[in-house]
Amino acid sequence: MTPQARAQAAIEILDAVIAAARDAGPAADTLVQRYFKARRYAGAKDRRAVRDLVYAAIRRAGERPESGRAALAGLAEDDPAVAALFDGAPHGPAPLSPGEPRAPAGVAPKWLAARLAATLGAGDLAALLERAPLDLRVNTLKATRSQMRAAFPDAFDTPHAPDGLRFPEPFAVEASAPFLAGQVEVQDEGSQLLSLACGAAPGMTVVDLCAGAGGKTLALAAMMAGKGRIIACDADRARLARLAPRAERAGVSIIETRLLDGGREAEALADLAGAADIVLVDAPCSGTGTWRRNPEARWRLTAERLTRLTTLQARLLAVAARLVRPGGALVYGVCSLLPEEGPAIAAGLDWPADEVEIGAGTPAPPGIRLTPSRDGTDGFFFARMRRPC
Ligand SMILES: C[S@@+](CC[C@H](N)C(=O)[O-])C[C@H]1O[C@@H](n2cnc3c(N)ncnc32)[C@H](O)[C@@H]1O
Repeated sequence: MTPQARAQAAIEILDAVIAAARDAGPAADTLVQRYFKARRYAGAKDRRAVRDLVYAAIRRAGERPESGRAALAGLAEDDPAVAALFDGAPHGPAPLSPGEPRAPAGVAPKWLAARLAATLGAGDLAALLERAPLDLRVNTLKATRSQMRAAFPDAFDTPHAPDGLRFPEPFAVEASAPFLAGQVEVQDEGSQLLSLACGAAPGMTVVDLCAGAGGKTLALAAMMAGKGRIIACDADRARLARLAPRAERAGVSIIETRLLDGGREAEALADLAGAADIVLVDAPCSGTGTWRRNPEARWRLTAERLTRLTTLQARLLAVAARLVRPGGALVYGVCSLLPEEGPAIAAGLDWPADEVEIGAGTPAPPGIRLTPSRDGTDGFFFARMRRPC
């Protein structure tokens, strides 16, 4: 592909990303993959160059642009090399005209930036859009961190999580022998720290209420040395189905899965009332803390969607509280830095908060906050609250 044809491809993918953000469609990564699946002629270098253009244009535009061409034209304002691609060459974009729309630069939609600014400084906000490193969690049921450091010579230890390895550049870790042998999992250091904050130990009964495909469930199982009981729940059948093969690869046999019906969670969990040593609520959220990986997520969020999410979060917290035994703990977490999804929801539970010793984070009572700028992780809020005896 010529550089101009790559620019045109980026515009077409950006059009799809913008439509998907508006209509709750697939993630940008999926759309990039789909585009190239239908265009086998594009080589690895073309794919990388187009992908880089797409993500640079997404990162730069705080508000959802009106078109892919406007998004790339915005990028052209900052980058003369991109501007030069609008030269009318065959298969490339038509030249830019003076009056045509160019997406303005920004970190987030105005309404959202204003809410984030309540707790974050300008530097913290900008860091939400930096490129994230690739983090792995060593599965201590199968390997040690020093063994895995030897297996991956480019890796270095994550600064805070004791079982984490970090790579400055992404690579195809899923094809590596340690991954296939279940010795490592891909997991951001912030997620590792949230799992650690649960304080799970061998022999415990743990409910992971929003387990998804089980990233944190597997971390909890490793902390429990494969002994005890984990009930991994989710309302999304497809996500939950991805847990079993991962658990098998990781050598974990203490996980039961339970598919929940949204709105009827308490009934499906009635047998566990007051029985859990720990309940983790890794709640569905706006994902403002994960913009480093999904920068287009900031084009998806609306004030109405945020209200729906906070209502669901408060409801799931109440469902979870009923499962905790006296003296047990409820850990509430979100990968969001919006106060209304974090501290405001957790404070709705009138239980004392534990001090969580993880060597990272900033106090955000009743819990702590992790930020990309200060902690080098995705953005998270989490709190561990103890049910009075
Ligand atoms: C932040 S994600 C969980 C990520 C997961 N814990 C991990 O570590 O990979 C939130 C999850 O909540 C699930 N969810 C949404 N509504 C739910 C409900 N009513 N009950 C339980 N889970 C729900 C979503 O399907 C999603 O998988």
